[in-house]
Amino acid sequence: MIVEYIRYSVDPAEAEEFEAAYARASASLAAAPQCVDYELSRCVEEPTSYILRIGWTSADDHLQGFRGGEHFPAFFAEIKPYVRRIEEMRHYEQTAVRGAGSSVPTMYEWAGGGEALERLTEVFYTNVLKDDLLRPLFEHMAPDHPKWVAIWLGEVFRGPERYSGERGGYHHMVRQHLGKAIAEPQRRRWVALLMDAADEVGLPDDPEFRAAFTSYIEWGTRIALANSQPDAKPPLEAPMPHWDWGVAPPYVPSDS
Ligand code: HEM
Repeated sequence: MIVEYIRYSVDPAEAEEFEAAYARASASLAAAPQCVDYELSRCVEEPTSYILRIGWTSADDHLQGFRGGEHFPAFFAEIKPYVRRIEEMRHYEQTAVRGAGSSVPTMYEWAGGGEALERLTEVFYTNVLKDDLLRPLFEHMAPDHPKWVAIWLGEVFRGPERYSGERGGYHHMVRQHLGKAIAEPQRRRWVALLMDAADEVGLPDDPEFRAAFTSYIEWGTRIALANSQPDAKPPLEAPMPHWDWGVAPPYVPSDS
């Protein structure tokens, strides 16, 4: 992705109409397949200064694709009166320095940290061994298997990177599933028993947490099943997956 920054200095009398024009023009950005995202910000200290940030799939996609494409005429018709107000219009490459702050708790923190995940897997694997469908797969598992799965989950949910640091990361985990020939009814039962265990140990049951948690479990179990088939040849090296809240971050009411 390439980021285009356009800095405007608009006349105070024009500011309201400038924002309204961009609100209309944004429909063309939203419809453009070359546009990743966009955002218009107004300067607090100097409210007539604006910065428009547009993420493009590439500079060529912007300059040739968008400007030569079907959405540009409607876009340009809206913003044309403000072209003379542009002070900077350039493309920027993203560097490796980027990330998110801690304004939203990680799923690891929200779950209750490593202790909560260890309680979860202890109860879960106790029940797995009582289950006729799953017992054959797990009856020879090592005693510390529940602990390592808890540590894996912790790292996935943005907790400490312990599975990578102490156990061998993705490479070690993926090899545990090879050749196990997990069947779909076993995958389903695994998911169902994990959700029961989540209730039993009192993992947070707010809709946002459970939706994000279940989404990872659904994804992960489908991958485990696929990788476990006799003819599967999954990559043996890959980055650790990480899971965040997705479209519904936790609901934290404001104090007001
Ligand atoms: C989100 C889904 C899953 C995750 C995160 C996961 C995670 C793991 C991890 C981290 C290990 C290695 C633990 C260690 O380092 O000792 C492992 C092993 C294993 N997993 Fe999974 N797994 C998932 C789904 C499944 C499913 C659906 C099944 C079968 C129904 C399954 C069966 C096994 C078995 C049989 C082992 C080896 C156990 C042993 O003998 O020690 N896994 N899994």
